[in-house]
Amino acid sequence: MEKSFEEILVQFYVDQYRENAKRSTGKPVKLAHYIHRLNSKAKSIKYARFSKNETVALDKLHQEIKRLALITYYSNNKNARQILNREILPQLVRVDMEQFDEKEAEYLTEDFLKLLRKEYIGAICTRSMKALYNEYRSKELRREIVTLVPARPELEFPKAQSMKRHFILHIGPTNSGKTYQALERLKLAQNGVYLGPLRLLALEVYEKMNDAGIPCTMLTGQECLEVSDSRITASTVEMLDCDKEYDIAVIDEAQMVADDDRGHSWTRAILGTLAGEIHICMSPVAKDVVIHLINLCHDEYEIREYERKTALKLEDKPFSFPQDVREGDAFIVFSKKSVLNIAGRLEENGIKPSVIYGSLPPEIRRRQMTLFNEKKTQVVVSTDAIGMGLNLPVRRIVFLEVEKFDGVSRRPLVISEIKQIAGRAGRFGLYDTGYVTALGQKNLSYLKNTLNIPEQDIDIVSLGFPQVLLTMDAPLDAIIKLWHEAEPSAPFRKINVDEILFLYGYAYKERYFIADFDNKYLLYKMITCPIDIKDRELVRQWLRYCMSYTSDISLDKPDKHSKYQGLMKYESYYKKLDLYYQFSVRMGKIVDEDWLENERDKTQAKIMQLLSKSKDEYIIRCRYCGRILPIGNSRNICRDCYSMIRR
Ligand SMILES: Nc1ncnc2c1ncn2[C@@H]1O[C@H](COP(=O)(O)OP(=O)(O)OP(=O)(O)O)[C@@H](O)[C@H]1O
Repeated sequence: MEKSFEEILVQFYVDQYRENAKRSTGKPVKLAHYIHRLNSKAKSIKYARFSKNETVALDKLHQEIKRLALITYYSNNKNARQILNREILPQLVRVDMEQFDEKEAEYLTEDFLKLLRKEYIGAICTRSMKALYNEYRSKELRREIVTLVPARPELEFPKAQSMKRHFILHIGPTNSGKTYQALERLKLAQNGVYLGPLRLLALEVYEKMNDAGIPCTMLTGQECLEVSDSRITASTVEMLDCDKEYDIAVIDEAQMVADDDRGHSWTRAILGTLAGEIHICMSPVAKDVVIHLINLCHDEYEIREYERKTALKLEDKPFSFPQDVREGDAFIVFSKKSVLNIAGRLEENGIKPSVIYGSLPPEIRRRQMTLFNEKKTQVVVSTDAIGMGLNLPVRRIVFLEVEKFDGVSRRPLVISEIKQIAGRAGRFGLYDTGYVTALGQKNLSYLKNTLNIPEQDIDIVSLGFPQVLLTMDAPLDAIIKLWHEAEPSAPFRKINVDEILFLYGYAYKERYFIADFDNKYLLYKMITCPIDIKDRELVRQWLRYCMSYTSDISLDKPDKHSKYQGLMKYESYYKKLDLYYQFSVRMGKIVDEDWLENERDKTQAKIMQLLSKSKDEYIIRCRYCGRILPIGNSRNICRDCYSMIRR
């Protein structure tokens, strides 16, 4: 009679444990009390249950049995052999098999056992079958990744490789007019594209072009403003269509190529844009790596170097708040809480501020900028969101803080960050000189010292996940992790995959309710939907969409109800509206455009209204006596109350 696979497995275990014992050297032992141990092991293993994550405990069990097997074979006692071969090892097979789900179990074949006999001799005596299977599968998948992903990233874009592209590199510091020159050229395009880092910059290009009588469409992750007979598309860099041909393309702020989270989109744009003429605007630190990428593609390039158009001067005297505040100042802090705190203090002193921070909807950032541009507000308070290419009439940049929390720890600003932000001072055409200062002597000295250090060139190019790997037969998280583990050659570095794995983890828990969880293409689209994962309400809405998007032609409208209060409530709702749009577009759902526009308008109006109200409630005060705390105080308690408590 033919043996069942389980019986074949038991035989495999018996053989492996015996062979292992034969290979070991040992002395014959007296068996009497070992029989007792064998019996009790047989009994305990019969009732043993291991959960899926108890691999260490299971490995330990294999090792214990290895010791018992050794003694058994040395004793050459029939009774002991029977307990081992007929009771203990079959039960070990059972607990091992319980670790496999249906799909994984398909890999357990005689061929797999053959491979274990050859390449993993005796390994089953120290590790569970699941551990061996995992190791084998990882090796296989790594091998498959190597065959699927071209060794050189540029080969992922065969169409661009087959073209002769001419690059014009506009290299210079902030405010030197590089984007201006590239856009002047783009105006002549019949079919051009602008690729920038922010929706606001895409909007600026869209407006500039249409104002100049050049029909231009705006396309970002959040919306599409279609203009008929468009000659130009103004986009965020992530939206680039690598299958579409253009005559002229502009890639802005290309020093972002090194960014951990978004840099791969610049890499993709440089390697994959299908255009005969490509303008790249960037800071001098990115020159070498960008030229390296162009050389990999065997394309030609020319360099145009720019100087700042206005002088930039570091003030000698540190800034004192609020007596030194002047019209045209931009105050830099690094959290929304600090922005509103400073704005509140300015208002208390009769000064009207505009505010800019990352979680404000782009339209509100724009309106806040317009208020400042039109001198309806005298100063602006911003996070480093101000740093990227936004043109504001700033006379002086005042760093109220010189440290920021970067998601992991609080650290001093690095030179490129200081330069990028400081460079905003002294807008061309309005001021001859821009000024920079900092609150307090210590911060000013830090600025002075750091600005004297030469800025390091970028030596990193960020690489994104190659979607060709979605064809592989393995769980998506395993593929992403294995791809991420393999170190690429310099200067490439793989993007951070923590956020998409975080979303995968969320989706995995609800996999039985997600219709297409096994379809890696769709799942990948879902987990790469850009959302703020710190906002748990947003993550919950995302998960609801993952579970329900197949049930109708449109997604459910986002839930207005929120546990957040005030500004945060409306900012979060705005993000939910963005998610409704982005998820719909990704998964081919119909968007209720009129409703969405109306909701966005209402939410923006509400945020504007809240921002125009007194910001007194945001001022950070001592939690005991209510006194306003000095700027930058890290505890929410004043010095007097602190010393009183300590007494
Ligand atoms: N030749 C010019 N004529 C008129 N305006 C100009 C000219 N060059 C630059 N500008 C204006 O100067 C400002 C800064 O220029 P631009 O945005 O091109 O600088 P940039 O070097 O790209 O800086 P960033 O890297 O910060 O974006 C813009 O408002 C732009 O319109």
